[in-house]
Amino acid sequence: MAHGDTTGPFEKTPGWLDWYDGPSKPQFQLPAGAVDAHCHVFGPGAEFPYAPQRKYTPCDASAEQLFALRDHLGFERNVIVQATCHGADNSAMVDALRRSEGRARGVATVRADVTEDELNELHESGVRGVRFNFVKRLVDAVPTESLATIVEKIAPLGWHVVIYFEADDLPDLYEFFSSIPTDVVVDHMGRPDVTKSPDGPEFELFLRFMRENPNVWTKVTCPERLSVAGPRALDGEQHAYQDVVPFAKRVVEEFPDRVLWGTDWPHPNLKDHMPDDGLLVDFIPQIATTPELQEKLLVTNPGRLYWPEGA
Ligand SMILES: O=C(O)c1cc(C(=O)O)oc(=O)c1
Repeated sequence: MAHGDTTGPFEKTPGWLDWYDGPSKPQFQLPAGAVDAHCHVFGPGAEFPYAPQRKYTPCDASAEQLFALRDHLGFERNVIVQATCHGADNSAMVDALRRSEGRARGVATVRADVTEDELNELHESGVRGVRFNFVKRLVDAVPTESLATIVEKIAPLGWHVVIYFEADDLPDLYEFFSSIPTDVVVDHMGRPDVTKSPDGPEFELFLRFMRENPNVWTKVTCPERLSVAGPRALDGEQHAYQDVVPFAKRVVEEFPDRVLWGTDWPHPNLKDHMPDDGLLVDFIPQIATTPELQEKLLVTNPGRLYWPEGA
């Protein structure tokens, strides 16, 4: 499973867990047209160098490897989200979009001084959103004035804003997030602490945020990241990550038209284990328990956001 200590000319962060080679075939049959709406490419570093300001150096994870996983799991399309190890240099992600033959859309990271021409070029390659990251271990903070400038620039293109933050930070960010006029997509359910109750004040604030802002969507992703009690999606486990289920299931059932699902391959910065992506797909029917909910989560909703013109 280890892919070596180096990644092109770069040395991986000590303790880095590589993505899982040889994932199983999911038992859960994905509906036709299913979209993996949250995944990344890393490098390869020799071709697309990692950013000087990065907080981690991953193993390589190329577009070809991502598309092989897509086909193996039974997805038809991907949404490739710019990974923080590439900073605001979107070239690896854009290269992957161009190779996908229309089967991938992208979410970019841009700076406030991005030009209209640069945005148009990103749009033409398949980018449909920008990502704002508030997770301190991943990025240095960007002032909200700069983020507001970016929103003004991307709104005319019909793009949305993806936000990644920790549950603890939602109270401070609530007002800014609620002021964003475009669609907003929350990464990984706002990272709830699943040792707390899904009925408690922390998760209730997140649910309130979604209720009060009908333009806010969320990815019900990353049980492998959020789980504390497991069991892990390894060795054929069909009931993995039980502690995450009540959180994700509640969101899917209350907001069936505003949820997305993705693998998060190649799973940056996991510390405990690397999941078998086939078993991760088998997690889906635990949180979207009917064919109708599964169709919305995997096909209709990502289609509306990323392929509104039709597949
Ligand atoms: O929790 C993380 O470490 C993480 C990192 C990144 C990234 O570096 O872009 O993206 C994610 O979706 C999750």
